[in-house]
Amino acid sequence: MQEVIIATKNAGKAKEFENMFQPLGYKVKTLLDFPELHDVEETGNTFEENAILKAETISRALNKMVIADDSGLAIDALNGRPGIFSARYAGEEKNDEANMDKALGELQNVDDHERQARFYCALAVAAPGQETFTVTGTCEGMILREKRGAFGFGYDPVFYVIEKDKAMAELNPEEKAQISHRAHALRKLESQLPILFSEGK
Ligand SMILES: O=c1nc[nH]c2c1ncn2[C@H]1C[C@H](O)[C@@H](COP(=O)(O)OP(=O)(O)OP(=O)(O)O)O1
Ligand SMILES: [Mg+2]
Repeated sequence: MQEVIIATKNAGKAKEFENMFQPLGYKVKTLLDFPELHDVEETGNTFEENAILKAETISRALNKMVIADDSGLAIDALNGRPGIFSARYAGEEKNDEANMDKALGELQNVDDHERQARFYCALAVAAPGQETFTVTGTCEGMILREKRGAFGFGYDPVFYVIEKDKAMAELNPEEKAQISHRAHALRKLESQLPILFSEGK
């Protein structure tokens, strides 16, 4: 089975990529399989820039084709925050519960109909001697007033998916893989995978 390397240390993302790539016939490896590699500093100003930074750094270190995911939540009433700072919104230790609590607190006085938000995902593909490229996906929703559900990771318990009338964390992995920002981005990449691999990356 072909192996795809995803430059992430996030176990929630890793699981989703495994589930999404398996039916396509690819086995997923992540940075959790390469503990010797350091975290890449996310110094970019956009999801795309940070995805490129992660993909290119790890591709160079392994001399292989690597895909990286930079993603996050943009809340309209907070002028797009936490955005690219989603993982560290409540502090450097990247605590999902604290991140959600911070966002919920800031939205306490925001009306139900003004709680629009969307998840963004940028995927970058970097390979030795090739031009890096990105694809993106989004998922529209609203921020709930309290956490709901136990599936998923990150901000899923506070993100209401309109088309499903459920919190993202109430969707099982198969349901989330139909509608998520990550799934939408990956769909744009899917058809190119055989070509990328046949080019010997
Ligand atoms: O489907 C999602 N459902 C809920 N929350 C999500 C999702 N997708 C991204 N998120 C949140 C989690 C984290 O707060 C931030 C990603 O930050 P981001 O830097 O891309 O990932 P990370 O630092 O956890 O791992 P890594 O950089 O090693 O891939 O957005
Ligand atoms: Mg990160």
